[in-house]
Amino acid sequence: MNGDTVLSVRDLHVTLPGPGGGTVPVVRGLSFDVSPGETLALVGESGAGKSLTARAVVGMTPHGATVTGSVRLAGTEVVGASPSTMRSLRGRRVSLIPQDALSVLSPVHTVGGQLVRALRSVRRISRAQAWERAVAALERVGIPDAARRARAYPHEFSGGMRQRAVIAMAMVNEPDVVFADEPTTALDPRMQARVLQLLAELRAATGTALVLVTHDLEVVRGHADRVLVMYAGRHVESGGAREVFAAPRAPYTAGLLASLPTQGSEGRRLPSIGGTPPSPSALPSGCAFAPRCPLAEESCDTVEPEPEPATAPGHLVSCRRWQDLPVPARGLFIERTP
Ligand SMILES: Nc1ncnc2c1ncn2[C@@H]1O[C@H](COP(=O)(O)OP(=O)(O)OP(=O)(O)O)[C@@H](O)[C@H]1O
Repeated sequence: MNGDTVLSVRDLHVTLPGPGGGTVPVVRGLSFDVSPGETLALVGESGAGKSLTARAVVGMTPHGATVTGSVRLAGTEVVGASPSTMRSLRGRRVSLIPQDALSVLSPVHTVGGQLVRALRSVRRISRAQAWERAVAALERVGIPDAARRARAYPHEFSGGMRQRAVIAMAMVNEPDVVFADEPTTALDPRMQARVLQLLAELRAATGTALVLVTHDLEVVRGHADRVLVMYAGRHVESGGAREVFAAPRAPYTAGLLASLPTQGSEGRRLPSIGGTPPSPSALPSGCAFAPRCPLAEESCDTVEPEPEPATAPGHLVSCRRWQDLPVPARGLFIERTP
């Protein structure tokens, strides 16, 4: 790790076993860095490989998955690390709030007891000290009457409180980086806003970096410092959230943004990207987005683009035609809406 990076991912590939003994590439040569205390949003449609990227970083890929490339977490290489190395990194250096967040909580132990166990798995502290910290962690996520509630079982919590308890579990050891995989999908809009606000507050209080994994660009608007857009397991575009939102350079990002509601769009049909992402087992040759891309030219069908610097510092785009993308690009997608 160098001073301004807590996580460094280079040329990450994840493949899963496919039918008939073959393999299916689901993450394909992804590279990115996470700086201390920043919020990075990992964005893309369902199946883009976002969750498997998060799982590769925490060493929790599904059985049979192959991970290659490099994932350096606080100076330690994760790819190929032993289970004991991964146990020592999880919780202390990195943690994951998974998509099925509530499965994190065991139904047979009290919430406080589970936090105590998480705390004592990474540091030598007495049970009493750990209990104190567990109660403080519940207070920090806004659980009222935390000292009493710590003695309750998850089923005695409301849905919203369980969600908060899961966040407390992920944050209790103040890891360098927390991956929150679709932390708001199952929540109503009011709750979504509260959870994002809570994650932002905890990040500010602890200095933990946050990677928000989401298919919903609306969720990241106003919550992310940087954005990394993925498509079919690959990098599409990354950079400062403000720059990417204001002037996306990849047609795919522009299409995602065009489909977001804006002021004055009420009651009007929003543009959308036609078609659906390819299955990882049947990827087209060349750029995987080309079959849906209004700007694609012949060479896009044969050459897979690599990230290259775009206009703003730190802004990378993987598209051979990024310089030809009109500004604004909404019109490209309105025309294609059937
Ligand atoms: N355990 C698994 N077994 C087989 N295939 C899987 C498994 N997990 C993910 N996949 C496949 O890998 C690809 C990438 O999945 P991943 O969950 O990383 O996508 P995602 O971008 O997070 O989308 P979503 O938001 O739908 O989870 C998808 O095609 C998915 O079907």
